[in-house]
Amino acid sequence: MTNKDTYRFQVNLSGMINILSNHLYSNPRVFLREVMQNGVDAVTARTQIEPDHTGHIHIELTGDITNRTLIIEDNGIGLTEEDIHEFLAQIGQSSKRGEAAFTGETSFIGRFGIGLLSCFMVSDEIVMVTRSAKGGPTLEWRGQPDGTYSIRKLDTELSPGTKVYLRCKPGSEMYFDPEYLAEGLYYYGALLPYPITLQYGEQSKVINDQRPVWLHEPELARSHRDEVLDFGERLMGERFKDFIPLRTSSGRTGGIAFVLPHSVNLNAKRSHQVYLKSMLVSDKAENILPDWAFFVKCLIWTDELQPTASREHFYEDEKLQQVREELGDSIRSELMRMADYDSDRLQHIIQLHVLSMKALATEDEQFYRIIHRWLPFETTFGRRTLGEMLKEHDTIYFTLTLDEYRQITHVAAAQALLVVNGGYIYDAELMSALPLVNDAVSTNRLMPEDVSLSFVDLTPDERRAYYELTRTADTALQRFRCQIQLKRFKPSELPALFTLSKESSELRSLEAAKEVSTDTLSSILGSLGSAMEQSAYSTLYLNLDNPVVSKIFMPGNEAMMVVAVEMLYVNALMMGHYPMNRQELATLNQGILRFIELGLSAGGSGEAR
Ligand SMILES: Nc1ncnc2c1ncn2[C@@H]1O[C@H](COP(=O)(O)OP(=O)(O)OP(=O)(O)O)[C@@H](O)[C@H]1O
Repeated sequence: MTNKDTYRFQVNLSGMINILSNHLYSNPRVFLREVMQNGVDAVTARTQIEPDHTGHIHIELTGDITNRTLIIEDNGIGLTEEDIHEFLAQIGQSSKRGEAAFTGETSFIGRFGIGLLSCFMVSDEIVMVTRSAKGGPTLEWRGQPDGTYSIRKLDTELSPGTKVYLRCKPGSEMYFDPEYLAEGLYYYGALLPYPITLQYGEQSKVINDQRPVWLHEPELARSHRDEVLDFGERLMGERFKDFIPLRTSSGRTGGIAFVLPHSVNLNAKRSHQVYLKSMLVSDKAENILPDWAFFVKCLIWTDELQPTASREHFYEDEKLQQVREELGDSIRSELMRMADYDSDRLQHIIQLHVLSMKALATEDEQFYRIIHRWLPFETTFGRRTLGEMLKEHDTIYFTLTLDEYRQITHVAAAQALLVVNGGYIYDAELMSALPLVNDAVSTNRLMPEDVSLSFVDLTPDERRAYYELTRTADTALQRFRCQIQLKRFKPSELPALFTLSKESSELRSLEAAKEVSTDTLSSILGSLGSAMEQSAYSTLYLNLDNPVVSKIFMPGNEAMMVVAVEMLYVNALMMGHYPMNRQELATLNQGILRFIELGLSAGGSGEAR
């Protein structure tokens, strides 16, 4: 070795094939996509120099189950010996990139110069017999997975084009099964522009026999409803009932958004089937539609997006962003069109996919304005659409959280107060924004304290009569930092209502943390908590209209009253789904035992009598 020697990297081809098959491609079946794509690209290249050329791709399966060979033949541009050395023998080299490099526009599907290697996943040798449309002899190229290849001139003079021979390697038999093959070819090539025929024995069939008119004019899909739904079922394996045509302003991306016939989870990942230059490149494209559009599954064809090397995703670039927005616009405008011309259909979609619709309404005021009357919400009167609510109310109250809603739901319902539960995702946001899209309505956030204000106060006489008892009850609940208010309210079946201030809610969480933390942490939490204690009060409203409460507050029941009020307090906590601390749990246990004991002794004395 001298001071400076230059060496060439060696590529370990079998290592590369392993990487491709195990890490780049999701399934060895993609070799079908790669060979079909090479055939289509070769035909495209030939039509660039011979515009009248009629391309086709013929695929033949030969041999019996133990010895199958697949032959993929195209009448495309073919390869000269020079092309072979340059493009076939150099991994990463492609005749299809031209000046455009990896990310530019090209009329070809391929660009990376690695696709052919995927054939080694199913075959131990790739044999290519080719003759260039530019002239020259027929050549046979044999490539091996160890990185060696040979070329030989053949005496026969074939017409220009290429035949690729793949002999099934042990373990790959399923990929050479005639039915599996037909399915795979259809899966990737259903929309390809040149006829693809598959021949097996005597049987020969055209794989992409349907070229629906609406593929290039998605708007026409509306007048071919059944055909579109059949097509969707065949390609996506699911029967849909409705769809929305898609198209970007450039006209270079279009498709069909099939409306899912069932509700979907907000977090469900929705993947779409995307065809790049008519070849299926991905059935898992997730980033091609806006987030709110999780109620559709799409077939999308494009010739303007850049695939990644696995060809199963697209580069997240400005173009993709624009396409995503415009596809979203297609869906949005179709829904808005339905509001005018097909409102039953829109209402059906809203009922099934209310979360998607609400997500979009939070993003788009105009959309919200048009569809708001059909959006349903949970209210103290049951599930109601905004349209139904607006008929009777010009002010709509809503809570911000589920907890607040739980606290007031009984009382609000009993007082015929319509309150929307804003605890579900998007609902509080939509309620706040409602007056912006409908100026005939105002919305107000309701706090549990606001509802309690509509309680009826005791008369001055009653207040005097109950003063001492209320004070005793209040003192009993001091240790829980809860104050008592004796009121009358509806419904009379409701003995107590518990409201929690923001501070006392925070203090409860702090205390819950303190109970399960280490000494040091617990003392820090303790000092934090003591700072809040002053303001952290909850209130237990007791309903004097309730027969049990009025009995508790009868003179002579003082001893039982404290236990009963404590029990009403812990019961109110349970009703509001608040976690209880140790002290409250102990109170609950003691209270239950006390009542059992009382019941037993009352029963016992009954028997004795
Ligand atoms: N059927 C064919 N007819 C003519 N040329 C072919 C054919 N198949 C492959 N080639 C040549 O071999 C080159 C390498 O093919 P390969 O499939 O590996 O990559 P690619 O198609 O260029 O890019 P990608 O990796 O994106 O598919 C091609 O660029 C093309 O020049």
